[in-house]
Amino acid sequence: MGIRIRSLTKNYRRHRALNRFSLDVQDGIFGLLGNNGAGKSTLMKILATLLDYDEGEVEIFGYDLRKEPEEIRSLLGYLPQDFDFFPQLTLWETLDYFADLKGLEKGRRRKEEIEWCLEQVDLLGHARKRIKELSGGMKRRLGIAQALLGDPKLLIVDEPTAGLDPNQRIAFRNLLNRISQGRVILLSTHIVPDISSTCEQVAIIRRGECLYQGYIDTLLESVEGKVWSVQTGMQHLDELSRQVHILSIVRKREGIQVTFLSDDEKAAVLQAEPVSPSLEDAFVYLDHYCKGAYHA
Ligand SMILES: Nc1ncnc2c1ncn2[C@@H]1O[C@H](COP(=O)(O)OP(=O)(O)OP(=O)(O)O)[C@@H](O)[C@H]1O
Repeated sequence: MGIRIRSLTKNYRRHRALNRFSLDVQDGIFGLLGNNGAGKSTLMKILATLLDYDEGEVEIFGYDLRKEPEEIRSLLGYLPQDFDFFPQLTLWETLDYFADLKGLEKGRRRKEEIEWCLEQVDLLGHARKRIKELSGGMKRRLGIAQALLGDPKLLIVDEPTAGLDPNQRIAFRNLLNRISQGRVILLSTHIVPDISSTCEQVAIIRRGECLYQGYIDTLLESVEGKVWSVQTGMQHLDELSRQVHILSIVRKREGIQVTFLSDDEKAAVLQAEPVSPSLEDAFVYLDHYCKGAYHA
């Protein structure tokens, strides 16, 4: 088992950020999806051994997070949400500095390892560039390179694509897929396509609780029949939005195409057609209609 979490609770003074949160992560890229403030970063910081918690049990590769944090640290790489570097340093100097922090011994092997990390993220050719000359996407890639130092078995990546343009985002997802071989990657985000294009399994978190964990396909199958689409006129939109939960509105030459969540009866009255749900639809469905944990 990669990560085993049971009944994890974390309070910030009176605010409960994680509430009896349980999760099992085995291998490959696992997505953690939740709205802003759901508790993703709190969970990531706890798993990265940077933040203590109030109650619960956490094991990473069989090591107890409270009792054996050193063992866990030696197996993990972490890319925090707000990550920056010293602007005057070159990429090489930056990784050399992180290698010091990780306790990697100076010498030929360390040099080779820095090269390997830069190569993994396609930055070896830029090793002598200064940080201040990098684009946002290159900085994120360098963030992954520092997390890869020491060849960790577990990589924790918190909101890695926020602020990237669509091309950089696609390149970043491909990078994650490339480096996922032989390690567990826990990817946290509120950007649904990041998860649907990289992960087989997902956990959906809302207000510190785990709503769903499991295969994305199973979740989508369970939401089948709840997403509908109808073509209508703009003048009917207000009335429609009072009856159903609208997911999207696309303007067409003949009017508007509205996709919404509904039960069969209402959809039949509206003469709507069923639509195959996307992960985004399933996420909205769970967020709106589920009181407790959802079993697909
Ligand atoms: N240091 C702190 N002190 C008090 N409250 C905090 C602290 N850090 C986070 N919180 C609160 O805990 C909740 C969970 O925050 P967290 O950053 O874990 O969420 P998140 O899912 O990562 O959100 P985002 O996507 O916006 O980063 C939020 O309500 C947040 O305001």
